[in-house]
Amino acid sequence: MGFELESAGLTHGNGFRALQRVSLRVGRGERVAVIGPSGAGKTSLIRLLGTALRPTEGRLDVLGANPWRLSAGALRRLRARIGTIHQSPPIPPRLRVVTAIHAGRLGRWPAWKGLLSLLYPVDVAGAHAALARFDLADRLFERCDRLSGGQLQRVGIARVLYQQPDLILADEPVSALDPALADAALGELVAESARSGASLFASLHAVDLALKWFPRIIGLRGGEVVFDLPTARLTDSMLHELYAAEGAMLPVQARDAAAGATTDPEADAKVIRLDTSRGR
Ligand SMILES: Nc1ncnc2c1ncn2[C@@H]1O[C@H](COP(=O)(O)OP(=O)(O)OP(=O)(O)O)[C@@H](O)[C@H]1O
Repeated sequence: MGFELESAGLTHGNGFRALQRVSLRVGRGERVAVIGPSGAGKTSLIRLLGTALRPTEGRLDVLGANPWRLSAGALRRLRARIGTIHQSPPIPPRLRVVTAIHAGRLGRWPAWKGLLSLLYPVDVAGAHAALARFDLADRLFERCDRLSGGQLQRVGIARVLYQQPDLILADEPVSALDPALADAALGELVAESARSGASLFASLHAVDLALKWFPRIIGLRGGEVVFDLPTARLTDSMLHELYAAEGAMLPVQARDAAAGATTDPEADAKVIRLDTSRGR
């Protein structure tokens, strides 16, 4: 099992109810995208699944365990099996890329190896291979603060793939990438999930990327699940309804790439249906 939520809710410290009555089950190796307008609760949901936040209502199981009933040591071991890709990777700026990649395995390595990796690159070949998947192998010994936002985001993805987690959580993982790189990076994430059997749960701003790469899509709005469907059963009107508060246009990556963007929702619907079958 990847994770299971039963009637889960999350109320933030200021009393704001970011998630309510969320029931979801994602199996081992399953690939699911969550989409929804700004403020829908996508990041809150991913933080809940990553055990950064604790549900204030309902039940959460991650990789077969209720994280909040585990001992401190067991919770640490569970977290080492979850790889979270953040929209802005929390990487100290002066760190070298190779060390940032190695940090992905800190939770799995014995303490001595983790400490050694901070002083001396212990697995250059492994870090090189992870970066090569994102065309960044030549940046291995670069300092992270010398990378562009898009390069840093790809380092964040490479770090999680290097970690080899059982559950990959990705919060807007390609938001800083241009359309071609975003597509390639999602392809790598999907390929890794297929290769390793890790479950992949990603929030995506671009609806067309979600449709292209994921066989199951969850629509979230106002902290509630509006739909949870196989991609093939999603209709354009469901998508437009989900984003109704943001206007007639669906957020799509393809629009940026397509010459002559359109303001016609029907034409946009055609754009997002383009080439959505690969990778699923
Ligand atoms: N720490 C917090 N304290 C209080 N409210 C919060 C906190 N974090 C998020 N929220 C609120 O919870 C709601 C959901 O936020 P969240 O970041 O989960 O949405 P999102 O769907 O990821 O949005 P976006 O697509 O804009 O990133 C928002 O209204 C937000 O203001």
